[in-house]
Amino acid sequence: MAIIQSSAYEPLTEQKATALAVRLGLFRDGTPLLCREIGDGNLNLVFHVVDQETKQGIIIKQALPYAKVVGESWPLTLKRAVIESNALRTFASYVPQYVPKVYYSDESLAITVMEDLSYLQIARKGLIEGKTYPLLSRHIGEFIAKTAFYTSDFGMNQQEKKKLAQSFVNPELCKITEDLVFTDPFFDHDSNNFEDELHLDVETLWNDDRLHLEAAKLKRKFLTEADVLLHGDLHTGSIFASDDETKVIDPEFAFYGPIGFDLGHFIANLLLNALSRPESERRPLFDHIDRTWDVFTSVFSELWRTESVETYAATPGLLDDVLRQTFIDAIGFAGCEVIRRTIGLAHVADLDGIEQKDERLAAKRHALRLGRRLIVERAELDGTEDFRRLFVETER
Ligand SMILES: Nc1ncnc2c1ncn2[C@@H]1O[C@H](COP(=O)(O)OP(=O)(O)O)[C@@H](O)[C@H]1O
Ligand SMILES: CSC[C@H]1O[C@H](OP(=O)(O)O)[C@H](O)[C@@H]1O
Repeated sequence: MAIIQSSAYEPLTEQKATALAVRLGLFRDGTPLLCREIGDGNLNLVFHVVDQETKQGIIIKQALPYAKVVGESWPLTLKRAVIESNALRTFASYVPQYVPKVYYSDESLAITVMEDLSYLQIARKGLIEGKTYPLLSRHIGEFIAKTAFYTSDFGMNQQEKKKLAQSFVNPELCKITEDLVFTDPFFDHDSNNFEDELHLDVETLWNDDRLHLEAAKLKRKFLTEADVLLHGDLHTGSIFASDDETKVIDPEFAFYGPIGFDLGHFIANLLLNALSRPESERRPLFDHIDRTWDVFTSVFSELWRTESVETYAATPGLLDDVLRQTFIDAIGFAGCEVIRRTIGLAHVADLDGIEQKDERLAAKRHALRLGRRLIVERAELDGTEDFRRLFVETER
């Protein structure tokens, strides 16, 4: 690959992204290239550059110095691009099959050049279309188990872990989650966004002291527990999938946090999809929740038993305690994600895309009841079958 001088930051255009791809030597000389900006996320630019003859492509993702969804009034660190490329590389060292290859990154331009995954589909889109992705939960359960174990004090040298954690200190992106997931939706805050018809339901949440206490405990965990390297925003819009393959993208929120967080986020987004479906079509989502947890626990337990670097790993009862606490936390984090995707700043197409207003409002009220119970009753759930029970009990 060609070595290029790193340049001062400027937002790329389609033309400049093409020129960069050529300078990087990622395409044959003189080949006709087509570039389109395809970013549909909340934060960044994403350029798809394709060789018109071979149809081979690459992706150039660039951070903007602000949050795209809001505009320049919300400045945001460009460092998130470095976090993202480093997280993809770190994950690739444990689970290369589940992340795009990173070809190049440049801190000053805030870019990550990576494998083009457009032969797959964003899982959220596919799930909304009714696809089931039979291997999705097996793959994500393994992705979370391996990345969590190998970046923890049980899976790597404990001094190296502290250095790795330092390199993933990500205060600005964590603050977004602290505000948008754990705080604003539970108070009357300007960033919230919901239909007028939901006002009474939302006010009930804002006045719920028990819910506030439990959400506060979960936020405290997120703020204080530097347990494992997390993706930090593992929703179904950050996953490309097909029937055989799964790839996780967009880890710009990566940081060292509580082990149950990615699990909770993923489970929440399966629940959000289930909330948008008629009863007869929900089963694949609950099966995915069961399998995510089963695969996570079996892979994580096997690694703990066979590869742990910590003397206490063999202490009877410790692994069970870690798994139980992880389960409880994941349920609580899932509840926060379900609530914030319903009434907070950043919504999901699963719920917002329900065309009939009455059905959409009913699904959102259901989401609020379900999210609340996941948070306040999380320690009482015995296993993943309880997700089904709570889902049914909160339907009306
Ligand atoms: N490696 C990739 N291959 C193909 N398309 C991609 C790739 N990465 C991102 N995209 C496209 O760009 C969109 C936004 O990417 P994402 O990383 O989620 O951005 P943001 O950080 O702004 O949320 C994705 O939904 C997908 O359509
Ligand atoms: C202003 S950021 C809102 C929201 O967007 C992020 O998601 P994504 O980058 O996948 O679009 C993240 O979930 C933030 O909470």
